[in-house]
Amino acid sequence: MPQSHRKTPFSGKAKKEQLKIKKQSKQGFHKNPVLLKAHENIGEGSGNIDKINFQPTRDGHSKPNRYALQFFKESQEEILKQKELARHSLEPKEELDLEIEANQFFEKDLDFPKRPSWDFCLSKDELEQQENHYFTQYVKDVEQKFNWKDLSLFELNLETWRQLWRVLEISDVILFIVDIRFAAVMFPPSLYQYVTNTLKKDFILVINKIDLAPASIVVAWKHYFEERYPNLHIVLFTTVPGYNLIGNQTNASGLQVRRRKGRIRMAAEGAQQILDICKKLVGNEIELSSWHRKIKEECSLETGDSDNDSVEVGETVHLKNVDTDYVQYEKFYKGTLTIGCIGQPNVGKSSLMNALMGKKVVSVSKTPGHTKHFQTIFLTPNVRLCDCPGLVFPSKVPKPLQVLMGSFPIAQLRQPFTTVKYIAERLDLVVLLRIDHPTNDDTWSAMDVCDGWAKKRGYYTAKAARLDSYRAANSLLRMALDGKICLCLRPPGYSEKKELWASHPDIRVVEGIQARNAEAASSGDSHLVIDTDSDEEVSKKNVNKKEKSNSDSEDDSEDEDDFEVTSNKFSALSSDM
Ligand SMILES: Nc1nc2c(ncn2[C@@H]2O[C@H](COP(=O)(O)OP(=O)(O)OP(=O)(O)O)[C@@H](O)[C@H]2O)c(=O)[nH]1
Repeated sequence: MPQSHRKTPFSGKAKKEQLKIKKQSKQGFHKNPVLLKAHENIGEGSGNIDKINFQPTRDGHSKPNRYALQFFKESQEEILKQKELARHSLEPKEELDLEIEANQFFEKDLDFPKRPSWDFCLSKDELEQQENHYFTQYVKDVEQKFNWKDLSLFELNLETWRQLWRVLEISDVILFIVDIRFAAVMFPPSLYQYVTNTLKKDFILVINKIDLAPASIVVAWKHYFEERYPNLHIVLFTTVPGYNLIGNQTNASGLQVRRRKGRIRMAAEGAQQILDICKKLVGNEIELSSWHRKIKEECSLETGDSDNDSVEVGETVHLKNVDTDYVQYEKFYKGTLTIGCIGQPNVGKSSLMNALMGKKVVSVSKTPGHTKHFQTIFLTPNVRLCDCPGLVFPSKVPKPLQVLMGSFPIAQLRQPFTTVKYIAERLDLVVLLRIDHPTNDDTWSAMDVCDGWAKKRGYYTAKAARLDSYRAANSLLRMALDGKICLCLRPPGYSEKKELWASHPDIRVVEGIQARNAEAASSGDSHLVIDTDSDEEVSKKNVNKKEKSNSDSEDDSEDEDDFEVTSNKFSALSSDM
């Protein structure tokens, strides 16, 4: 045996140390000095910190967890209490309960961390120290002003905030992206104030995923933002417009399923809206004709009218990670327009960048928090996009809603049942999923819904062959995240003005982008799109897979770039609740 393969004897102390490291890496636990420093100063009531997506560290040099998400976590006692509540009968809510006013979640005193002032006289270490100190103080202040239990889970990793600071600093225009289903809940007014008043930069709000909402709700949200935030430029967007889909297909259960066809195409209408706004903002200072030609070319490809005047700008893709060093902001640096894409996790920032490019340039995932480090891409030689990691801003958004928004990864939830309860009290899951009561009772609890779904899908635990409620709950939550089960919040007063929004002139614009007609949007075919397979086929498949399943595990295979979308998922909402 070669010398290098021979085992060297271990001292008891070294062995102990090795076991400790092994245990930590198994638990996915690694201490972040910045956060722990802040956390040491936080009182007892704040509980521990959940470190999300942590990777084991193998050597002392690399820092795989530098940008890992961190949140405060609930105690074991709280988890047990929540599980117990999920066994109580559901208390269905009114349609009015889906109407929300953002002020209830974003209190004036609840600001987000901002980079403390700095100058070039400070060394890099001094700057870092200053920021560590600032962030520690920030967390302490939040704790003093608010009860942690009233607060949502929010980003506690200073490194992630540094990414935001850097993107805000280098960008000329800020593109803030929200998911239409939770539009106002994802939009922190403090960021709007900071960008427009303090930084004095232009702010574009992209209301994304409008394919997931009825056109009337999209129009209502657009007007909500216009009224409250006069300096916003609003764009209605979907990265999966109708022409990117294969038309309606009906599966064996009569459910409708549509899939994205072929390669990623540019979302031309949305791209054109953003270009039009940027043109107004930059005036004569930047020449944006190459961007215009790029969109025109894509449109002519769509209509089959392509001429030989092809534009090569799409080939100038330049993707690079940028560090968070300090650079003095210079407007239109080297004649380039820099657009910073910011938003909460999972709102579709990376998809939007791909849709603007007309091809895949950044990876997209169903797992929130996928983008860890911001990247820049040249859309054209003089238009640069910056993709910032998803950021969870401090707010009072309830945790179940945060899970549905994608602010917290489902796979890392300590118990998924509270969120299922939240959905089941707002959408009739029993009807939508077409499930039977697991014990043939009349009243339903969230746990019954999960068990009903487990039975239907053939989810059983490996050891005892019991219904795997945990796996069923996770499956339901992933369907909600993807929009297959579509819970869509509405602006205040929506129900009262529903007719007005439905006949508003903007409806045509929205439907144009959605590329679907009013009939489809308002028809009563409130099927829930479950899968391309029939329920029986799925059930059979899962029974075959039974051996692999166990009660604590979940099928967490979250396929990247799975573009399955549905044609009518929101119609469940249009029925009166
Ligand atoms: N229905 C629908 N789904 C979308 C749209 N845009 C993005 N998605 C889906 O939303 C999920 C998240 O998309 P990403 O582009 O990775 O989102 P992100 O904001 O970059 O996410 P982070 O990496 O967490 O910051 C993916 O499953 C996308 O396919 C859209 O317009 N409509």
